[in-house]
Amino acid sequence: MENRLYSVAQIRAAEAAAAAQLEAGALMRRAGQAAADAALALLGEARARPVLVLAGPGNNGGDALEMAANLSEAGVDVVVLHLAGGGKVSPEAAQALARARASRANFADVALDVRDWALVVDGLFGIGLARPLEGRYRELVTGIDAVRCPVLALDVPSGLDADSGAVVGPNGVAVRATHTVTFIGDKPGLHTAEGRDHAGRVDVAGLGLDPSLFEPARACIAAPAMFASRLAPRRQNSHKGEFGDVAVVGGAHGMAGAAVLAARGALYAGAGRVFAAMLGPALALDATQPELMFRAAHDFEIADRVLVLGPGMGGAMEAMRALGAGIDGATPVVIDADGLNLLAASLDLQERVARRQAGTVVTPHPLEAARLLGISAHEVQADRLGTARSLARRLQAVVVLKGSGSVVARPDGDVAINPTGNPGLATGGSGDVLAGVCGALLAQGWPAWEAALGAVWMHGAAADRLVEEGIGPVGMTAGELPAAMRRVLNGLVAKSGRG
Ligand SMILES: NC(=O)C1=CN([C@@H]2O[C@H](COP(=O)(O)OP(=O)(O)OC[C@H]3O[C@@H](n4cnc5c(N)ncnc54)[C@H](OP(=O)(O)O)[C@@H]3O)[C@@H](O)[C@H]2O)[C@H](O)CC1
Ligand SMILES: [K+]
Repeated sequence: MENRLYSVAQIRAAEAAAAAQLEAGALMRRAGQAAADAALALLGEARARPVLVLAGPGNNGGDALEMAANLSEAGVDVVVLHLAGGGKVSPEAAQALARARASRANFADVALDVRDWALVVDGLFGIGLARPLEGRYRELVTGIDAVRCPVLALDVPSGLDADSGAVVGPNGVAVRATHTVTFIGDKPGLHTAEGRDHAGRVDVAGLGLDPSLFEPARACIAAPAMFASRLAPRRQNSHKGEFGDVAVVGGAHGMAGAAVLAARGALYAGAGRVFAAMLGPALALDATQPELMFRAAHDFEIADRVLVLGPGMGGAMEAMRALGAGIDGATPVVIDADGLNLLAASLDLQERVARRQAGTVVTPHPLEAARLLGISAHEVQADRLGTARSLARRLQAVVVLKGSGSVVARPDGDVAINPTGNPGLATGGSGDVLAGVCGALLAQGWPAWEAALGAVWMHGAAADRLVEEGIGPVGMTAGELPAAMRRVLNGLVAKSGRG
């Protein structure tokens, strides 16, 4: 697994194993050096104004103090705000404090807004955060929102849970960094839920730990390498029958658009033929996409077709029957949107999903996942990796839990967090397009895990391209995604070719 992500427990275990082999304080000195290097890179030539270093009571504060000493030795004007707690201080943090005190860094008790900083460094709390930020800590962290300079978080933005990406506490606060340098190994909470908004750009400083000290990672950041083997260029001598049939089952009365968007997603992702089996009135034609074939769901033959069950499906008995027939079929399926709400209402259907032999991908947003598990959307967001894993295990399916940093999970517990995409995707119909793309990849023979990873990555990358072109994030529409996704897909295919 590339781009590995480690839980706090795994980081602690690796750190303890490494510390046992090294002289006291070595890891903190390395962290302080890596942090100073990151700060110097951010500062560039901007050395005229001072750097504010916030140092907390624990070892995260120790890293910050080491860094402050290094920066001042490099000639940077440093102001340290050290918030010693009342508790026990580790020997290495005490050593770091002594070193910083002996350096040219200024220790001050300043309000954040009194100076025009070149950089603010958050070394308040890292993986030892044990409760919500209150009092002085809360004030400081809220104050950071008002600074206009870059904000560099050490290890984890203070207030953020490194495992889940949730801001700790009801009405909790966390540092909004522009950059995070994270130590020993990367952490899932920096990449999902609130993590992307709070961590900014993430760089990993491994601190020289031997890879053998780590337990196997069960999570990673998704990357095209994970589905590259499926991206073979098409042979000259190919025909549409090789690329499979996708049938979107949905489009109840008044919701035809959802089915059409999913069908377009499937078409642009390369399915051989795309049908829309409509529960409501079957359209004669999509004039802008005449390649799509519309049928009435009640007399449509689903055998041999990959099914996208759910876009605009509604909740009627007829929809339930169509969903059941699709689930009991022998072809790969994607279950999305209303299909998931119907599934949530029937334990019997859930068991039938779990017994399926062919590939199954389910694509809930947090509220749909919550309904499926009988919990609240807040509980889903508080533990996105755990939720996606338990749903994957329960349904014996690949799960895509959508949202910032979509989590793709499989029944054995491995998860990947998707790094592409932006808030432009938070718009009606974008999920329908994703489901259609996923269906098309399944129809082209991709296994469920690769199809889910590929669909989510390319769908997000399409949205990122549209933002680069100025078509979003504000006002980006789902209808613009299929063509942009097609460019991403063909770009990856071209790269995967020989020579
Ligand atoms: N040990 C090493 O050599 C290295 C450590 N690294 C860095 O260390 C941190 C983890 O350090 P740790 O001391 O375990 O934890 P923190 O610094 O994140 O915070 C713990 C202290 O803060 C108190 N605490 C926790 N939550 C709160 C809160 N909400 N409000 C106030 N105080 C809080 C806690 O004390 P309590 O007993 O009161 O709970 C601790 O005093 C890691 O993130 C790295 O940055 C490096 O990896 C290098 C090697
Ligand atoms: K921090």
